[in-house]
Amino acid sequence: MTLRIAVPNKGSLSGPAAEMMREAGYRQRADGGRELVLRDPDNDVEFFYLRPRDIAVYVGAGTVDAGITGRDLLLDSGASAEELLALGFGGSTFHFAARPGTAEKVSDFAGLRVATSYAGLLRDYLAERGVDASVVRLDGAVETAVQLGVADVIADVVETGTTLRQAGLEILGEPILRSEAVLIARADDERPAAIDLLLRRLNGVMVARGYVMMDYDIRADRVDEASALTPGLESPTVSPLHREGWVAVRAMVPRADAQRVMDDLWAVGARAILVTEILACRI
Ligand SMILES: Nc1ncnc2c1ncn2[C@@H]1O[C@H](COP(=O)(O)OP(=O)(O)OP(=O)(O)O)[C@@H](O)[C@H]1O
Ligand SMILES: O=P(O)(O)OC[C@H]1O[C@H](OP(=O)(O)OP(=O)(O)O)[C@H](O)[C@@H]1O
Ligand SMILES: [Mg+2]
Repeated sequence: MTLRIAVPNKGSLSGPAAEMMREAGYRQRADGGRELVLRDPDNDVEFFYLRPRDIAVYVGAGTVDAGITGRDLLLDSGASAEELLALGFGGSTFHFAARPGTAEKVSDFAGLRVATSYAGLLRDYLAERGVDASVVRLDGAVETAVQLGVADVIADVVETGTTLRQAGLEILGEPILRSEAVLIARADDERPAAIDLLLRRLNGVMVARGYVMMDYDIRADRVDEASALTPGLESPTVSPLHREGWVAVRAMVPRADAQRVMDDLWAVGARAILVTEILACRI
């Protein structure tokens, strides 16, 4: 049966989600494309381009099998969908903010009005902490709610903090949630094999993006020291070299650590240290 996958049609998740699907070998709309449905017969998949806020609802209802949305939107929806994989883009932090002096912490919110476009998420958060504040649900531009007198506090996505500053607001208390784009599927279902395949493909993209391949030569008597620096995902590959007493080592290394690991390898005597891209993988 054809797998139905929902992808954000607009907003900050839309471009990176399509790019990730493309990297995982799926057909996607051309850049700037406006189709709402796209068939990928080679992979037996049908893509539905939907508002990210609606994707968890469709997945929870079982009308699509899987989707990409934000963790915050998934939690806000209350849909019976679960996060299968965090995708490493669309990161955001959800904060309370208010004019200086309004309150110091969440427990001071009793009797206050909190404006947000994530009312479900916020109600759960306040209820878990036993805070009796009223939630004002807005569609966007939430920062203006205080100035316009409909709320005392806001709860919204903060990226650079520019919008908050312009509205004369300050972050208040601890972050409510750290979010990023996630792959979701219906909760408690026996997962179809086709979703496991999608999950493996996207996981392969995550690993290819996050790791590089490192090769180097080292004297055999120092291979344990060097291997400790490059443990790989399971264990490094060690092969004999024609040159007596030397071995070649190959291991995956987190991309962000590559330069530091090369310095440390050099210091223990490794030479001919090479870093190459991983184009795709199944781990
Ligand atoms: N700077 C940001 N502003 C809003 N949402 C962001 C931001 N960065 C990441 N996100 C994430 O994007 C998702 C919201 O996407 P959505 O398309 O609804 O809003 P958007 O990207 O602000 O687009 P728009 O408001 O223009 O429709 C959430 O998961 C949110 O955490
Ligand atoms: O901290 P900053 O870098 O200023 O970014 C955060 C702002 O960006 C988003 O708004 P968006 O532009 O998506 O408008 P919206 O509220 O209408 O969704 C978000 O809702 C905040 O308002
Ligand atoms: Mg927005």
